[in-house]
Amino acid sequence: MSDIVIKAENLGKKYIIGHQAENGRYQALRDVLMHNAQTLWNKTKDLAKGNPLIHGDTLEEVWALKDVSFEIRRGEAVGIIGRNGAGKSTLLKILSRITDPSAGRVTIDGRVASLLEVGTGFHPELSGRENIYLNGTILGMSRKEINQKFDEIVDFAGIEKYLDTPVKRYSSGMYVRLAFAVAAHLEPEILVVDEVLAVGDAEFQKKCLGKMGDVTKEGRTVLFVSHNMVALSALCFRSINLDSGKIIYNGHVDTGVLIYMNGLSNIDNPISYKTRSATGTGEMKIINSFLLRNGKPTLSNVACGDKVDICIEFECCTEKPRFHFALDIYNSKGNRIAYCNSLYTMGVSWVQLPKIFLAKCSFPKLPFFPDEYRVDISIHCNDERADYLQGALSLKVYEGDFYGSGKIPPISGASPIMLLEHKWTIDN
Ligand SMILES: Nc1ncnc2c1ncn2[C@@H]1O[C@H](COP(=O)(O)OP(=O)(O)OP(=O)(O)O)[C@@H](O)[C@H]1O
Repeated sequence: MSDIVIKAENLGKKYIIGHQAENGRYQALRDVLMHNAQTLWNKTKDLAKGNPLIHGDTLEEVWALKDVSFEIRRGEAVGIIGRNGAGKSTLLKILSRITDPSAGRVTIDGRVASLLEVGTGFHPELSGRENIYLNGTILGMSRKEINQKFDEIVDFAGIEKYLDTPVKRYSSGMYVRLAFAVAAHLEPEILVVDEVLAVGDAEFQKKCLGKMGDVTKEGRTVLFVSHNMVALSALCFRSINLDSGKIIYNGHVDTGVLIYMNGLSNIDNPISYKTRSATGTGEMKIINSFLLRNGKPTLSNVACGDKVDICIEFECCTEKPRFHFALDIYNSKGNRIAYCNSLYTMGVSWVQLPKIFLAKCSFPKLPFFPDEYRVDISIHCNDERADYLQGALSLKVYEGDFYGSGKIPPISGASPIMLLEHKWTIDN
């Protein structure tokens, strides 16, 4: 499977819930079947006694995941983002083989260690020491290999004094510390972590993030579910955003976080990036672009003086790229009014890249007069144009208080194009 370690194809997970779920909590299939057997027995009794049958107990299908497909490469740290009930835990449970998918399939190349809920993988009656060996053995490690890691695990978890105490006597904090230490140190090829960091204190959370970072540097893969966007963007390069069981975004983590924070269903753009092919050598490809107005996504509306970021997601399809970007901005009369080329701004080309990355061209105070503008994006790689997208974005610029003076320059017949930062003084 080359460097692809996880491949999910049209994954689906269906749960069946009874309509009369007690206390509003989920019912597993087993609960539903038991409940139904009971209901059937009661109904048979009613029938024997000549009582009328009461209908109304119905079963409902809930698709926790639907048509989920993605690939994850070796050494990638991927964040799974989504609101409560989006399907994140269900996805991790399938990847950790705790539950089977109802549809589709997943191919995994490597040993998975997962930390999904406090307690997963630990035997309550066994001591901390015994659980370390048990988990190591489950991960396919020899006793010698576990011995080599043992002190590091105990040290990381900070549980020396309680090593021989059954883990059922541990506080939840101790439990999580040990569980994380075991999962991260026993050299799994794929580490799956679900929100566990919420339980530890700030210092331990920092330690965990550092350790997960090390795990990816060693070429191993990390999948991380969290509602903590700061932690997610610090650790992960890519995010997969889920909403109602479906993937709504799969790309650079910064974009994924924006989509999540702004409750968007996606960052809309009329261009279908998925189906377009590169206009150039294709060594790099533009895969998405969007606008931020004062830090929030916008389709095209901005005002003079706003902080505007033009964000472009690229995919790198070559080894050792040397690259730079350029934006061309045209007004509604077709005049090319700005050319923003990173080679001139930075003085050098960029050279190092992950597979997917986000480039941002920031205008701290947009100096354009009200009009409609077209933005063309190009990327040059190893001295040749790799991709070019005409009309990637449009900017609809409205009047704004560019100078912060409370007065807005009027638009007249012969409007200027640009607003210049300048000063007026009087010498007496
Ligand atoms: N055992 C179950 N039986 C029935 N429905 C379930 C079960 N587990 C999950 N679901 C349903 O599947 C959907 C996805 O749940 P899941 O726990 O995967 O979401 P999540 O994104 O992890 O949420 P959270 O952030 O709250 O942990 C929810 O609508 C939930 O109602």
